[in-house]
Amino acid sequence: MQASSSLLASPLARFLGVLRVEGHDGDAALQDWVALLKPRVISLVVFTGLAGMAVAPKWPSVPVGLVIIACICIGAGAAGAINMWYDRDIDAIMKRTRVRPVPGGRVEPTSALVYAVVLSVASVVLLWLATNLLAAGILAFSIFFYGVIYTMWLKRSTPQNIVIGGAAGAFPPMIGWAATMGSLDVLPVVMFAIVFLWTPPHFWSLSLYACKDYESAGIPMLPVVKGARHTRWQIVIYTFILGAVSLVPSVVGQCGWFYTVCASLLDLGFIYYGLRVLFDKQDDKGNSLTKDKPARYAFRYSLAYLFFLFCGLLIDRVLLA
Ligand code: HEM
Ligand SMILES: CC(C)=CCC/C(C)=C/CC/C(C)=C/COP(=O)(O)OP(=O)(O)O
Repeated sequence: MQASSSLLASPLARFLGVLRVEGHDGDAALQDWVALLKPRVISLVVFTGLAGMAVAPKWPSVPVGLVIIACICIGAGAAGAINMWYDRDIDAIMKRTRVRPVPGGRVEPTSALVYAVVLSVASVVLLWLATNLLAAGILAFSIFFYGVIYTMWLKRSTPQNIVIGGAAGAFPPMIGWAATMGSLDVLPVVMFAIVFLWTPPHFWSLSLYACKDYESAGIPMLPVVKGARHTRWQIVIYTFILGAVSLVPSVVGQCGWFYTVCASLLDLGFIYYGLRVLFDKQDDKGNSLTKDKPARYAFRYSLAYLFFLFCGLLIDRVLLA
């Protein structure tokens, strides 16, 4: 088993080695340029954009649909690259992020910035040419919101950083819908609200066990400023609010029984994982005595929650309509 995986790994490693870019970014390989786009995070961002596009009453042609998805992917990735360029000082301090291409010294900061700006502009212009100004405008605003408002301002100045900044990651369903329809409606706005309210329990679960990193980098994340106990309560409160808002599509007649069942089950799951975080074994300051096991489960569950919730919506509106 080990032998066969190393057989597979070595051609791949050689292929990536061939693609090394020489010059100032002498040590940068293709994987570093890809890593600047935060590919794992944006995979789910792009999926929410795809969901926004697919649940709209009208579908684009296949080539236009592919361009829409590519533009959301490139735009979201470019925003991630702006974040990695600007945050290179704090990323160099945090264990989780110090190996990233810029603090790792494999990509020059200026190259990362040029790359991010070129991709941002290209994604917005291409989306405008392929679809309409509304979709391109929302994409441009989300890139600005994540790259500038969240990264350069909110992240370093308030523990509510990710609540407000979370709006950036919530726009893709609206972009997908607007690109197809040329306008907005109740459903894409509710999808925005779902991702917006999902972001705090998603991130605060992670921040409970990454708190030391953020503290050492001087970032005022909620557990750093208000402590673990306060953060645990906030996670539970947001899972309840999210649960209520996730059922709005059913209440306003935008979907049927299938979504309602999926959402209800997923909500119960999120509340369960949130309560496990709340009742984790703690010291008198609310710090975990279990290496934050429940918070790690809640973070992982948050990813599954959003993916399956939007799968439920897609199945309900596309296959069962
Ligand atoms: C302000 C809003 C958000 C913050 C602060 C945040 C923060 C984070 C952080 C710090 C990680 C760990 C990633 C890493 O180690 O590089 C993460 C992982 C992740 N986030 Fe978020 N997130 C936010 C919004 C979103 C949104 C809107 C989505 C998708 C819709 C998303 C999807 C993901 C995914 C899929 C992962 C797992 C990546 C992996 O497997 O490595 N996040 N998030
Ligand atoms: C369409 C569009 C522009 C969408 C933007 C999507 C997007 C990338 C949302 C933010 C998700 C994210 C990785 C936040 C990380 O926060 P952080 O930067 O504080 O985390 P870090 O500590 O890992 O750098």
